[in-house]
Amino acid sequence: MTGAQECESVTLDLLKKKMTEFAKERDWQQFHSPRNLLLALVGEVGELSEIFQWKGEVPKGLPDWTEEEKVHLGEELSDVLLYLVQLSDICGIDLGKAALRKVQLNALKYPVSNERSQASINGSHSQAGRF
Ligand SMILES: Nc1ccn([C@H]2C[C@H](O)[C@@H](COP(=O)(O)OP(=O)(O)OP(=O)(O)O)O2)c(=O)n1
Repeated sequence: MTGAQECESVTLDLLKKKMTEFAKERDWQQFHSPRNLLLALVGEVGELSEIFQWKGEVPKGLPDWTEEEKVHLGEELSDVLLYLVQLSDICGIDLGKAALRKVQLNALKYPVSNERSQASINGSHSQAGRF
């Protein structure tokens, strides 16, 4: 399989193709049912959670984490993404399209309020009491 360093831009479609190839080469498609992929995804979310467990709140950018810890974090985030991509694929969902549509729906559901717009203009980053 092609190494990550060879890919300038990583797309969901590329990841989907890589994972299809990965499963096919090992004859693992028989195990990749929607339910199994969902359970695998949830398991990886658990592993991702373990990394943050008991650490308390951590600052953005993780300035105090070692390189090794960050590499581990990248691996667990990737496992979640790769199972999500496979789950979407096996369910016949175009994840990229679905996510873009959801972004639009989110914007409609949570319109930018006048108060928020005004806060941005004034340089304040208040969430207008939402968070
Ligand atoms: N049947 C499988 C098994 C693995 N993978 C892929 C997707 C994930 O990216 C990764 C998961 O592999 P592991 O189950 O070995 O999980 P970890 O890499 O997290 O290892 P560990 O649980 O030992 O930390 O491999 C897959 O697509 N299908």
